[in-house]
Amino acid sequence: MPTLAELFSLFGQSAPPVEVVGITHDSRLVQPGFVFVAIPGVPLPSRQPFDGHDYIPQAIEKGAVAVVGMRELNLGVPYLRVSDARAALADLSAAFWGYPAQKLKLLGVTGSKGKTTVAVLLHHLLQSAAPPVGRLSTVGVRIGDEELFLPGHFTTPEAPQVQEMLQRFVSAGCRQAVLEVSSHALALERVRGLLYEVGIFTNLYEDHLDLHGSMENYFAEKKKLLERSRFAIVNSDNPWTQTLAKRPQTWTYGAQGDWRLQHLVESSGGLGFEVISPIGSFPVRLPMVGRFNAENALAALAAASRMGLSVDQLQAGLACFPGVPGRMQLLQSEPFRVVVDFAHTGASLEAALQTLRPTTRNRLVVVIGAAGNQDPTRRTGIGQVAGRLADFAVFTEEDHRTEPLEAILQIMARAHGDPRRYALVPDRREAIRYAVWLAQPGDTLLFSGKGHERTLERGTEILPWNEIEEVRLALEERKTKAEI
Ligand SMILES: CC(=O)N[C@H]1[C@@H](OP(=O)(O)OP(=O)(O)OC[C@H]2O[C@@H](n3ccc(=O)[nH]c3=O)[C@H](O)[C@@H]2O)O[C@H](CO)[C@@H](O)[C@@H]1O[C@H](C)C(=O)N[C@@H](C)C(=O)N[C@H](CCC(=O)O)C(=O)O
Repeated sequence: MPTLAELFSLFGQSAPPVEVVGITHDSRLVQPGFVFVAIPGVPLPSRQPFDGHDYIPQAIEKGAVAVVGMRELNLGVPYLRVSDARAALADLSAAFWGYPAQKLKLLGVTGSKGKTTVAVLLHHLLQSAAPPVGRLSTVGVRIGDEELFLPGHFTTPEAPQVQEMLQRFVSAGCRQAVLEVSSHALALERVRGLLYEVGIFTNLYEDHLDLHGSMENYFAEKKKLLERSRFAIVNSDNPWTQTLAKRPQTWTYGAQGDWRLQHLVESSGGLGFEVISPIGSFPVRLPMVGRFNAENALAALAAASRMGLSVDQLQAGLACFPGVPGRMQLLQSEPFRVVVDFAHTGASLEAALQTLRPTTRNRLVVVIGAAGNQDPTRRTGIGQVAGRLADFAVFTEEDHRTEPLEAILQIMARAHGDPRRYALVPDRREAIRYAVWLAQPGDTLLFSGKGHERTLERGTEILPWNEIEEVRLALEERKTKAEI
């Protein structure tokens, strides 16, 4: 572990050679021996930011050995004044963890849509060919086959966590790591100092304008990923990303791209298509739901090929892809299809049901709830969409928190409108079993809303939850009982 003297010397400041045991920007996480970096929060229309400088006394009380900040201050512990505290947080974190990125080939994925799928798929391809490979993404951290969930719901966490994870990848023997990089991460210096072997930019759509102010600023932040990449892979179909196609050291993917596809066939078991690429043409099978995933697969294939994977390795890796945790994740396709998804609004449920309908041979059944202490119009939206697009709906709990569950279920039921085609099963575990026992050959069961989340908020309790595990258990139970 570096000393305070070593860390402060990066900024040309002397300090005593005391041992530093951690770096954080959050006073609540300070432990004895930590350096606390005080950051002024980002003002957003929706929230009043905090200012880390207000929490310096708390950090010192908890044992911080030094403080970094942006104001002129006189403290009882060594203090480093910097002009950009977020940049300093990233630089200090990288130094504290021994610059782990230098020992890894990084592959960064950014874009408004599809980046989680591309990152998870790319990690799977690389991991199948040359394990272990690290992954940092919205759906959790992967160190080879080991899964880790960080606190908070970040796509890309703050710099201390990013650097710590990179160090864990290195310690576990990884030589490559896939990072899902959000525009927040690029704008707020969470990934400062990282250089990528390959950078993928999937597309740009209107989003996060509260932080970025304009599409031009949003694009400029995302583009930074490619500026820090030796090789770029960009979508040729999106109006924003296609402007980057002419860069040197770039492959495009999409309808007119260097990587494109033809003869796409979608069945209940997934997708099949032919890839046309600079490394040749070859057929692939991908056990994923949704035609749009063929395009995500092209991006991942291009990046994996750039890292040296052969056509055989690409085909084999794609064919055994277990899916993105909790995102249209296909758990089985026969005798009835089972899909777990995160859709928890009327609009996202509509998209999920429309995606599943064409490949559903029999009934389309959805199990879904609506959260409490949140926008109540969601309940109506979900109920209406389920009534219109599913053959049968099981309405159940979904983080109702302190609101009465029965009232939420009644609103969804009323919005649905046809009591012959829905059931109310308040306990989510029971609702899952109910649907599994209801299923007939050719049906599709969609378990929607929880996806990869690991908690279920019931009243004031926060229970551990794993939707995929629960659904698998129910399937197992039905299979065992059917065999008896
Ligand atoms: C806009 C944005 O990204 N904000 C992030 C930013 O907030 P902020 O700078 O305004 O910080 P703040 O909460 O006002 O606090 C200021 C400072 O005081 C500190 N503090 C605060 C309270 C306290 O008791 N003690 C203390 O030390 C905080 O740790 C922080 O360092 O820094 C905070 C501390 O790291 C983050 O928690 C916060 O993420 C917020 C919660 C968030 O929701 N971010 C999401 C939107 C996000 O980052 N999303 C992206 C993109 C997702 C996507 O692709 O769609 C992601 O990568 O996940």
